Amino acid sequence: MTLSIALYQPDIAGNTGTLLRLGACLSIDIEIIEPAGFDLSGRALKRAGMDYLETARLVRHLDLATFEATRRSSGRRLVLFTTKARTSYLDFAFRPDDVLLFGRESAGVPDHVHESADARVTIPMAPGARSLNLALSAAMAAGEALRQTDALNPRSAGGAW
Ligand SMILES: C[S@@+](CC[C@H](N)C(=O)[O-])C[C@H]1O[C@@H](n2cnc3c(N)ncnc32)[C@H](O)[C@@H]1O
Repeated sequence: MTLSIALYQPDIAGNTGTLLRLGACLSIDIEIIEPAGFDLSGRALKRAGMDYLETARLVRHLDLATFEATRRSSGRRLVLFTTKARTSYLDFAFRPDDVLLFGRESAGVPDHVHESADARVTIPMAPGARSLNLALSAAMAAGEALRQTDALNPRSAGGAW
């Protein structure tokens, strides 16, 4: 099983499309916890994801309960990326099958989701900065998790391709 990026009720099609392309290129599943704030078969998503959408590894979950049931049954950890955590993602030891969860662009995740995660980590920012763009934060997170688990190395045993 490989790394997953999970998006909690994403609002902006362009961000999700960008991440579907990332997932297709780096062998990462993109899990969407619905409802999304846009049409998942719409033009904006296709514009951002381009032809990569054909090979994207999209997993759709009807709601949070369905997502959580699937994740728990597979024994994978839920690692929440949030501006409200103290632990830097650089100090966290990722596993190859972790599920990295990101909040919606407008409001992050609700408190109960924050509390139910196995771990909460942050990408340190300059003082006064509010947050990074969703797709960019997920790309930074995936880069670090793949680097730590040697999954970006085509010659390694843990390599994703
Ligand atoms: C645009 S931000 C959400 C901002 C929202 N107003 C809030 O208060 O959470 C969308 C998502 O990107 C991720 N994110 C953005 N900046 C981050 C950071 N510095 N560290 C960790 N996650 C970050 C989080 O998952 C966040 O929920």
